[in-house]
Amino acid sequence: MAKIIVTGGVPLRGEVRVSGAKNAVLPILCATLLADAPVEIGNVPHLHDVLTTIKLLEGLGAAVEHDVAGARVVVDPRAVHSHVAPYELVRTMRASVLVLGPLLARFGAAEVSLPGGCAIGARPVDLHIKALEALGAEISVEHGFIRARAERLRGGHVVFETISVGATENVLMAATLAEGTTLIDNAAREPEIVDLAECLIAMGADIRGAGTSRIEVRGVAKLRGARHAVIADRIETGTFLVAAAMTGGRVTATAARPDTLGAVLDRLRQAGAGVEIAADRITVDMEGRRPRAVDIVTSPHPGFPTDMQAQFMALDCVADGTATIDETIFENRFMHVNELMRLGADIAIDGPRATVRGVARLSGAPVMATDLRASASLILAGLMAEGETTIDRIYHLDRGYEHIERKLSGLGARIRRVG
Ligand SMILES: CC(=O)N[C@H]1[C@@H](OP(=O)(O)OP(=O)(O)OC[C@H]2O[C@@H](n3ccc(=O)[nH]c3=O)[C@H](O)[C@@H]2O)O[C@H](CO)[C@@H](O)[C@@H]1O
Ligand SMILES: C=C(OP(=O)(O)O)C(=O)O
Repeated sequence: MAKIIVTGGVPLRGEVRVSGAKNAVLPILCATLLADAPVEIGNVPHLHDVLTTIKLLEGLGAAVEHDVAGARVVVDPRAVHSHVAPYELVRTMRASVLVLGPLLARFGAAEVSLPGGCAIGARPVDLHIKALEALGAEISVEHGFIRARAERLRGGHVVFETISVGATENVLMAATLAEGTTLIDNAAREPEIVDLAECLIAMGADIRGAGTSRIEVRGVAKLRGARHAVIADRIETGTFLVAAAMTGGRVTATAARPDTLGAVLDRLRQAGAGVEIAADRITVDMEGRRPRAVDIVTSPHPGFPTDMQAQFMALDCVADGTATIDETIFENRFMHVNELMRLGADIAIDGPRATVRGVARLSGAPVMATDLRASASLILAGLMAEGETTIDRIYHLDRGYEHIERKLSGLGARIRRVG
């Protein structure tokens, strides 16, 4: 099985180009099902999750052209004839549940396998179901499938009791073709929601308020083909910037979206990094210095993203001082802790809080990746560890980072993939 081997001790320097966002491209690919003509998506990252989504769309009957070198995907949904998202695909990628809203709105029926639990928490889909029911869908869950039906969805008032990115996306997509107006309250405000809304608007949807906690959608009779370029990946960006800060280097992320990274950049400044922002570039400068410990509390956007928690924990492992990290979004997102401790980190967990005492040195060891961002945190720790760190089960990494070892090598890291 493939592994990544990192030899620590090199401060990262240089420029790295950010790819399109995984968490934007996946819902956008699902949204193409709503159109009555081909939709062209640009700035598509080459990720395992993208390939899985393409397989899912093809399984439904869509014709998909994937130009990997051009980072472009064209989906023609006109031949869609199946409404079933099978377990084999859904179990490898939770975001598959995002075909539920589009299939229901466009074809009046959807059968989507329940995604099931995964490493970071139980991740139920009750909010997705309740929201679609508020638009008139009849939904049952049996034999491991969500079965949804609706003659035509009608606009409704959805009030989320908890903020959910995926449920907001599912109901937003469904509402575009519903009869009448839908109000979504306590909507997620993530930049990926805004990007999805922009793509839907280009397809002819009538949406206001995406990026705020109230979204208003006026249903239209049909959506047309369109072109849309995916927003820059803020989590990938943040991961490289943390790598710069941890290693005492200086890195510029290009093709980035600084406006989506407020909370992350604030914490990097608190850690002692110089942060310079230009239109689509962010430079983090920690030249020759050790980061200071920074406390983290994850929360929905614009708060500190849970998808950056593991990376900041890696930074805190080698920082000067003691930090607390509170994970408020997922109940089991500390899977990286035991692995970081194998590298010599000093971390104590008490429920949703981890207390990290910075140590002067980490030492390389074999470690195992447990989920996507946990894998990233192990690479970051490996960049600071003495000797070699070998990371196993890197298929998690390939779900969400495009050529991470190539990009880090470009910044001077000693990192390679074997097997
Ligand atoms: C593909 C994608 O975009 N993934 C992101 C998305 O995941 P995802 O959309 O799955 O995350 P949600 O925002 O839905 O989850 C937030 C919390 O709500 C809970 N919940 C969610 C839905 C539901 O029906 N019932 C329920 O209880 C979840 O278990 C979790 O505790 O947002 C997360 C939170 O920013 C990120 O970490 C993921 O990277
Ligand atoms: C948890 C993540 O993704 P997913 O929702 O696809 O599992 C992530 O991107 O960190």
